[in-house]
Amino acid sequence: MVTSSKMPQTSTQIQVYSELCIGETAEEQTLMEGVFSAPRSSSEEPGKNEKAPDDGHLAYQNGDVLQERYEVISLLGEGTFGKVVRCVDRRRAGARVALKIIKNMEKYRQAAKLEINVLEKINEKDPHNKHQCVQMLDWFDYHGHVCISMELLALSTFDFLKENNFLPYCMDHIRQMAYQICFAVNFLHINKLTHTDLKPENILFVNSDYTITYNAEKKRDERKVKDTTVRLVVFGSATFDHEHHSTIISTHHYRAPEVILELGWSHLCDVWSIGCILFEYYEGFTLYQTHDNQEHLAMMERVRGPLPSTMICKTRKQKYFHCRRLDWNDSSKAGRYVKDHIKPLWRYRLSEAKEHHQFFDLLEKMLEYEPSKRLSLSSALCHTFFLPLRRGSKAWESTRNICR
Ligand SMILES: Nc1ncnc2c1ncn2[C@@H]1O[C@H](COP(=O)(O)OP(=O)(O)OP(=O)(O)O)[C@@H](O)[C@H]1O
Repeated sequence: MVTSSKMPQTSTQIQVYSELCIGETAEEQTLMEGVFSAPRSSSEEPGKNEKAPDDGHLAYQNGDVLQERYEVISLLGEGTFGKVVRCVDRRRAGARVALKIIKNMEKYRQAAKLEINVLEKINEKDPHNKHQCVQMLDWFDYHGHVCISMELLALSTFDFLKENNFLPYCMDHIRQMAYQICFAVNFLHINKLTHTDLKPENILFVNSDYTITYNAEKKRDERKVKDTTVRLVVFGSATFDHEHHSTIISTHHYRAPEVILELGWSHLCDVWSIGCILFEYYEGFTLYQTHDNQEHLAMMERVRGPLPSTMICKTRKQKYFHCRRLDWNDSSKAGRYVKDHIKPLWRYRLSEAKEHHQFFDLLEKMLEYEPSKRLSLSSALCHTFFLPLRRGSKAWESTRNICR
C-alpha cells in the first residue's frame, strides 16, 4: 500500500542512498531527492533536453554529435544514472543505437564501470548475442559522462502493459517471453552472475509493433505485440558469485523473502523475481504492491501460506515476528486490505484450462520460500508449461540441449 516514489527502489539506488546518507548534508539530501524521484517508467520525448546541466545530466540538443560519431535523435528514457537517447551511429552506415549517457558524478561513473564490466563479460561469453541480453557495442568517456552504446530496443514489457491499459498478456505470449527470460537469466547464472534487479521495466521488446483487436467481452481495443522477442537490460546491479553481496537487493516488489529477512542470497533470488514478473504479465498488476517489509511478508503468507519456521528462526529481523509467527493483525486496516486484495496462488489453479495449471505449477515452484527448494532455471526451462514451444521455435532450438 505504501508507494513513495522518493524511496530507493533498486539495489544500486539503495547502495547510493546509503552512501549519501553518511554525510547527511543539505546538499546531499537535495541530491538524494533528485535521485529517488525518478519516474517508474520511461517516456519518449521529442525535442530539446530542457533540464539544467547542473543536475549532472549532459546538456545536449537533438542533432548534437558525440565523439564525431553518435548523432542524438531523441530521448528514449531517463533512469537514476542518466538518460538513454536514440542515436544514429555515423560510423556504422547510419545504424540506430541506444546511448546511455551517465551523469557527470563520481558515484554514477563508478556504477557505470561496473555495468560495463558485466556487459563486457556477457559479450565475451555470448559473442553472437544468442542469450537475450542487450548487447553493448561501445563505451567511452565524454567530458566526464560515461556513455554506453547498445543495440536499440523498443518498449519495455512494463511500458507496453501500461500503454495497453494494463490488460494482461495472453498465455501464448507469456510462455514465449517467460522462456526467453528463464533462458537469459540461466545464462547469467551459468556464468556466475546474479542479475538482482529483474522487473518488467528491465525486459525490453526488440520490436514492440502491435496489432489491435476488439475484445467484445471487455468492450475495448487490445494491443497484441507482433513479435515477443525480448532482451534483458540494466546490469548495473548484477553481482558475480565471488563479489560482495549487498544485504538488500532488488526493487521491493520483486524482492525475495531471504533478502527481506537478510538471510543471504544466491542466484535463486532472480527466480523469485521472475515468478513475480510472470504473475504481473498474467494479471496486469503487481503481485506484491508494497514498500513495507512487514506488509510484504503478510502478502507472501496470503499468497503462499505461512513462512517456514526455519527461516523465521534464522533471521535477525525478529522485529517482524512474535512467538515465531509473523506479527500481523488480519483485522487491522492493512490486514483487511491484504485479505481483500490478495488471492492465494492455489486458487488460480481452480481454472479448468490445462495451460493455467501448468503455468501456476511453474509459478508455485518459482515462488517457493526456501531458496534451497526453489526451482533452478535450468529445471524451469524443462517445465511442462514450455512444452508447446518445442521445435519450430528459435528459442527452443538454441536451448534444447539444456533439457537433455
Ligand atoms: N537498449 C535500449 N534500447 C531502447 N531503450 C532503452 C535501452 N536501454 C534502456 N532504454 C530505455 O531507457 C530507460 C532508462 O534506462 P536505464 O538503463 O537508465 O534505466 P535504469 O538504470 O533502470 O534506471 P533506474 O535505475 O532509475 O531504474 C529504460 O527504462 C528504457 O525504457
